[in-house]
Amino acid sequence: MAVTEPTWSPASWRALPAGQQPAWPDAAALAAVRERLRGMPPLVFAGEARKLLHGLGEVAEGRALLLQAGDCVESFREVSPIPIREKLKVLLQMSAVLTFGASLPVVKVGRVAGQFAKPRSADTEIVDGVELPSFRGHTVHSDEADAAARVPDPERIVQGYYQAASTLNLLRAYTKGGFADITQVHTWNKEFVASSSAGQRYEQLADEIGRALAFMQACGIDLAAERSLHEVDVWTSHEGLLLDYEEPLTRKDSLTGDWYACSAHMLWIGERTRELDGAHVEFFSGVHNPIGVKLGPAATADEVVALCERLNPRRLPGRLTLIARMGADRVRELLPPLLRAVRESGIPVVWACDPMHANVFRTASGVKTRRFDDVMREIEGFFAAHRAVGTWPGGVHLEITGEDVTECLGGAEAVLEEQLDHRYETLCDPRLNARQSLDLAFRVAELMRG
Ligand SMILES: O=C[C@H](O)[C@H](O)COP(=O)(O)O
Ligand SMILES: C=C(OP(=O)(O)O)C(=O)O
Ligand SMILES: [Mn+2]
Repeated sequence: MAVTEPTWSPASWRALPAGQQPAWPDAAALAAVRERLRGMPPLVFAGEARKLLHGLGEVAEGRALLLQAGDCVESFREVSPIPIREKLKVLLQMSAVLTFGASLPVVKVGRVAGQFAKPRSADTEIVDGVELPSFRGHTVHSDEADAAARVPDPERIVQGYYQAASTLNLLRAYTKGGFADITQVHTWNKEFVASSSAGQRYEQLADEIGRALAFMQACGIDLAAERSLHEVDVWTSHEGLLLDYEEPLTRKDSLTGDWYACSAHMLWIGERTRELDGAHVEFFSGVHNPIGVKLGPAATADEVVALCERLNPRRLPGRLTLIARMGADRVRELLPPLLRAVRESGIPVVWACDPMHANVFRTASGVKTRRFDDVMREIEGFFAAHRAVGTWPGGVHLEITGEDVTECLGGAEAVLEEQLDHRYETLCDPRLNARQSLDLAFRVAELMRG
């Protein structure tokens, strides 16, 4: 696994500059929160992280796909089971479609149970004409448009831990308790196909999935009894941004003696905090989870190879996922040199496409949005780049919700600009709604088959 420097410890990042950390007003209160978290149970276990590592290793080697998706940022207000269930439902539906389209297993990872902290482009934002500290997520402060409510409060880190624990508990119950049954998931997909003009386009593909299930049954496979058809693994992930949350939840595995970040199965380093000599790269070089790094349009081949060497020196397939977010217009030009350089380094990685973060714009009235068509165009460009270089397009990383929100424009049942304010609920970036997410999954399945 990652060669842990002799000088590495869960706290060694403290000697280095850490970008995008909140200006906590009270260092003693923050230290007390760290101390409390150190005494709390881990949210995930090392053995689970190793199982995910194995799954991602299959993706790195071209034998599986990665579907990583969820909110831009989770909300402390979302405590009811319904939005979590709906999010999981759409993830399972997308995964069924992709599994069939690619004829490959899909490794399912939610941006969930800990995706609470945000890096921001600017320290302040204008809300209703008033300049306020930018919203950085509910583990930092409230989203209320009020200067006092935006003061970082470390007590919220503890609240984030409890909410992550309760979300994870629900996910474990749903994924192991029958909700993920493939026949059920296929029924939902048929409902999507039958109930909307967006879905009708995919009738043939959905019928083929139905026939494949009927074929399996005819061959004697009892769909209801076969465990792999009604129990699934959905792993958790978030951006490992708040190192004061990650450090105390980092624990030494009793079996191997290796350190694991036990706040989630997989964590990623954001585009804004991936400096080679920065605190985040230092911290993640020493934990043994599968990790990701976002790569924006400014990433150079040398930088990317250096990140691979630093974060995956033992060259373990599945350890490192590179999440490219280049923009629909530039992905075909910017990605191939990176793909070639990483291949030449000999370091195995999963390449995933985040078609969301470089395709954001504000409408004339100032609403932050993305076009479904740009999202699809970036995914097509990502596949084309891999085809041109001969590398494996490992998967997609998306911002989605199971709710019928109106945050991204377009999709087959188009959300129009004048409809954005009908249900614009995200606390940070615009998410694909359930229909747009399924529409995307069917299109990606068509791409894979093509
Ligand atoms: O989710 C990602 C970032 O936090 C977000 O895209 C930054 O948005 P901003 O440019 O509005 O700060
Ligand atoms: C902050 C995010 O992305 P990036 O680091 O790529 O901007 C995100 O995934 O929400
Ligand atoms: Mn985002």
